[in-house]
Amino acid sequence: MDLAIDAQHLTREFTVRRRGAGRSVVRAVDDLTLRLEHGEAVGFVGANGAGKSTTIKMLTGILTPTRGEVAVLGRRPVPERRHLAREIGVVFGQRSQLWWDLPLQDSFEILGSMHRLSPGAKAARLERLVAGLDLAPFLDRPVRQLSLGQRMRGEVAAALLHSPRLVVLDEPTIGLDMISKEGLRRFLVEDRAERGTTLLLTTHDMADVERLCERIVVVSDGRTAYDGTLAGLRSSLRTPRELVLDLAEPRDALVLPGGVELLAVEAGGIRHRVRFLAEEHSAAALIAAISAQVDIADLSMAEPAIEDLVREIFARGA
Ligand SMILES: Nc1ncnc2c1ncn2[C@@H]1O[C@H](COP(=O)(O)OP(=O)(O)OP(=O)(O)O)[C@@H](O)[C@H]1O
Repeated sequence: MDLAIDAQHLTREFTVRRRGAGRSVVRAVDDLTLRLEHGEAVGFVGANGAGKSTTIKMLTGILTPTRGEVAVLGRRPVPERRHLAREIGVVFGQRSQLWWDLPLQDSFEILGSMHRLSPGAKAARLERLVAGLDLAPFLDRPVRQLSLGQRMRGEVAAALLHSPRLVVLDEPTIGLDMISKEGLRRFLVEDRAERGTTLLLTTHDMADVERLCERIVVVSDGRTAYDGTLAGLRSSLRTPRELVLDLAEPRDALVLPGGVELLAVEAGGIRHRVRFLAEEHSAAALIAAISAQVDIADLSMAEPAIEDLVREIFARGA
């Protein structure tokens, strides 16, 4: 079958020298199989050190696998890296492909020439990217003067300038405020809908996965721990949500619906922390039940972090 990404039994080991302890081998990716059809959008998530970046480096031809087979858009990433670069767009959140001392616009000109885009094609694509990512206010500014959110939008534009068929984004929203995140997500959804690109995205933010991806692959210790829909992951895990309530007046105890667990009463009865399962209670009904008893001054809710979901997968031995 013709796949956008076809990685089978990928393994990558690093030899590390430990002072006084000789050499040891770290297996960053361990027999990982990852297959994406053309046009699919997949969130590739996992805890720190799970092996996501190493996998992406193997897919994009930066690292050679120790073992396993990999084809990306039908090409072998390392020997055919130059060819592949014309068809894929990559953003590594921590690294830049822009020229720091030049105005943002100049980076696009250089990249356009590197990709041998015709002046007409470059102008049309840039117009779309500038409008979609709202780049106009800072196109003339040197990249080093841009805020993180502005730079990241510039990075995404740089990666998408040559209209790649496959887009690989490593932590594209890290450190961005909510408005920048939403703007970036909206554009990525639109661009994908227009061009039918394949998307592989690593992130620590579940909202990125929810907005951008139909499928989620969870990696843990270099191996696939889950591969399916995000809804399927959440419902199969029954992860608890935590609600923190600050009351207008102190109370020793609240009457909680069955199955809702009291975690703590703090600040002399003002702050109450409770835990519940999303499958058993809706947050709205729970808040309504509590506000029928007391005045709530403030509240916040914590969703399970990706790290918690990953831990849960292993706790149940999946
Ligand atoms: N060049 C290297 N030399 C030695 N060990 C490495 C090297 N690169 C990665 N590792 C190790 O491989 C493991 C996987 O790292 P990787 O960067 O792929 O994880 P990650 O899932 O991308 O993590 P993060 O979310 O923190 O970016 C880690 O234990 C890391 O320390």
